[in-house]
Amino acid sequence: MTVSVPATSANLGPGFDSLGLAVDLRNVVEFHPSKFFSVSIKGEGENNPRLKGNNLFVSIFNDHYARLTKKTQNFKFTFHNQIPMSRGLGSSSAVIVSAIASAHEAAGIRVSKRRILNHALVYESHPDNITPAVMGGFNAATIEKNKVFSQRKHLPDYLKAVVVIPNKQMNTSKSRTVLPKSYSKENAIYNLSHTALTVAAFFNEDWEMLKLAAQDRFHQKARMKTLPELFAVQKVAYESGALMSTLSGSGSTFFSLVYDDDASMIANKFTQKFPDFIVKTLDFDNNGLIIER
Ligand SMILES: Nc1ncnc2c1ncn2[C@@H]1O[C@H](COP(=O)(O)OP(=O)(O)O)[C@@H](O)[C@H]1O
Ligand SMILES: N[C@@H](CCOP(=O)(O)O)C(=O)O
Repeated sequence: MTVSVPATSANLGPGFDSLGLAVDLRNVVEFHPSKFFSVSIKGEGENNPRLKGNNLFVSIFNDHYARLTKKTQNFKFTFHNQIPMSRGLGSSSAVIVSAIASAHEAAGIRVSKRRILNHALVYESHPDNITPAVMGGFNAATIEKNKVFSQRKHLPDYLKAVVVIPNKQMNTSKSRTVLPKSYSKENAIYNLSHTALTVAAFFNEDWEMLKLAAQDRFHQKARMKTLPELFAVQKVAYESGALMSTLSGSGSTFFSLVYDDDASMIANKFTQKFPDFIVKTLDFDNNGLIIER
């Protein structure tokens, strides 16, 4: 059995805890019942012995497998990880979604994506990563009565994501503690209106509107101050013609949405100006969670 989940870029500027999209960078897990439990990790985390023991995927998988089957069973897990951890590309969401989907698959229980999404909400209180991780594409999401309600837009293949990934981890839950506890009416209205315009621009495919729409007063500045080079990344992005350029999730990755014709020029600019950072040009993902039986 094989399950894969894409990386995600959440917030997208003003859409704090609500907007997110998926990119073609995936974590893949292969697993089958085995006499003995074993974990093999390739890619991100392969040199991290902690992940062999205290593994978020394994603990969530085991909880759901036991709930679904009322029994325990050893499995052999082989992880092929492409999503860097604690870099604002939704690695924790990818693991949560993958573990829940894999447990249902291992238990032989077919379940809808929507149901997997609502299970994932138990582990991650904000829906802006888990929703695109499950559904793919661009998503606007909210929570009512412990359920995710969302709308999805397919992203065209003439757009690309150029992500700049610093070698600095930013733990999401920790970085949420430095955000303001409240916002002025002016700033609340600013983010409300810019989020609405960002969503409308995505659904109307008015990509030129995104530069103005995708601006934030809730979270980006406070987080970017912990790595000031990110202000320079955003400046270079817009000077080079990016359609939008925002902190990816809680960071440290910076996400830029560009026309595919501009992607290599913009990526090269980033590589030249920020040689210590990893730069990746990615297709958008419209599939989300994939289960291969
Ligand atoms: N491939 C993985 N396997 C196991 N656990 C993972 C994996 N990727 C992420 N995690 C868990 O998620 C944590 C990172 O979560 P978080 O800080 O929210 O990062 P991100 O911004 O990537 O979502 C890691 O410290 C680890 O506990
Ligand atoms: N809305 C969340 C998004 C976190 O995304 P991640 O990829 O950093 O986990 C937040 O801004 O805290």
